[in-house]
Amino acid sequence: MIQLRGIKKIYRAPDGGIVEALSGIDLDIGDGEIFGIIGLSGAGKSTLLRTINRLEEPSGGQVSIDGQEITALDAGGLRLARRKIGMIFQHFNLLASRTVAGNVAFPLELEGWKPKDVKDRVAEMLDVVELSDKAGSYPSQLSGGQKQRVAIARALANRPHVLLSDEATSALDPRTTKSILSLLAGINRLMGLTIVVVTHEMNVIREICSRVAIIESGRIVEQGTVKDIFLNPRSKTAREFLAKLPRTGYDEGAGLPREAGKPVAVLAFDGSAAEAPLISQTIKATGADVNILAGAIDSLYVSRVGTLTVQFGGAPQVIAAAMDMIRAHNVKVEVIWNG
Ligand SMILES: Nc1ncnc2c1ncn2[C@@H]1O[C@H](COP(=O)(O)OP(=O)(O)OP(=O)(O)O)[C@@H](O)[C@H]1O
Repeated sequence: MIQLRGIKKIYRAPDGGIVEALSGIDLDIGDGEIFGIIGLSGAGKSTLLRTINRLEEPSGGQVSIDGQEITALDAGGLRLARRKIGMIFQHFNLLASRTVAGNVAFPLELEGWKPKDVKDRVAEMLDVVELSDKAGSYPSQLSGGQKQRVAIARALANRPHVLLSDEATSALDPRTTKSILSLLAGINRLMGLTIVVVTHEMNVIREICSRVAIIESGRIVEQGTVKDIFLNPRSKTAREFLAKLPRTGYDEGAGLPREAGKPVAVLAFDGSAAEAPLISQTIKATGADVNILAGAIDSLYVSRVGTLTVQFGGAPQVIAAAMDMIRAHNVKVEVIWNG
């Protein structure tokens, strides 16, 4: 379990001014969880992530991992604690002068592993990331996705309990991003590793996270299960991120038909309701017109959620009855236009 309490970070600018990058962050991340931290550029995501292993020294607050207070450790204690915390970065941070195998071996050599154990563990890790055939290649001979696989193998070589991922897929194309995310999800299942993912892309959260915190100007403005955030985003930032996904339903009415007496609503439902032929039942039972304008089903890491944007037609009491019937099936009805 990772616990952050009242984490603050103040940077001092060269001109003497100060930047409050983190303004008191409280967060609990469970064992074996893939937890996402999402925010716009400059929100403080990377700073927050880097306080967990004290790559960035917090100006205030406490970080604990498995009951050990990381923020109370001296340099020697911190060095030991960091063995249990792997990290991967946007630009991979591989050693150009070392081969793939040499990169994965590096942290083990630093820890004084025996050469034979290093060799075995490197072979095992390259197998996990499916790069056994590249053991003798140099980073410059690899694609971005392959470089990130090497970085993952290196980060996990000495069996950490926690993996911190700082925009690890931001430099990769969508297909490679998917393959790296599915590798991380597989490793999470295989090794029970806790993964903390910093990203500015909601699709990363959708693909692998079970819970997410949304950070804005150094504060958490919303957190919850990914399913909750998809079904019921409360903060403006969450809504903006959802609107950027290649899906519809949270566009706040832009470009939708605006006809008097025909309200437009977004229906948000979870996996079970998504299976029911609710719309046709509602039309039959109430006599309302329900015109589907757009729809999307999101497959989340742990479940599925969907949204439908619909236009209602009919007498006002008929429309009200149709909305009530839909709500009675645990579907959220958010009217986004009513004129
Ligand atoms: N070393 C530093 N010195 C001064 N200010 C800094 C430093 N590092 C970060 N900041 C400032 O702290 C704030 C948070 O930065 P941070 O890099 O954590 O944001 P971020 O959400 O990760 O953004 P991005 O997605 O662009 O990396 C920003 O205002 C940034 O300019």
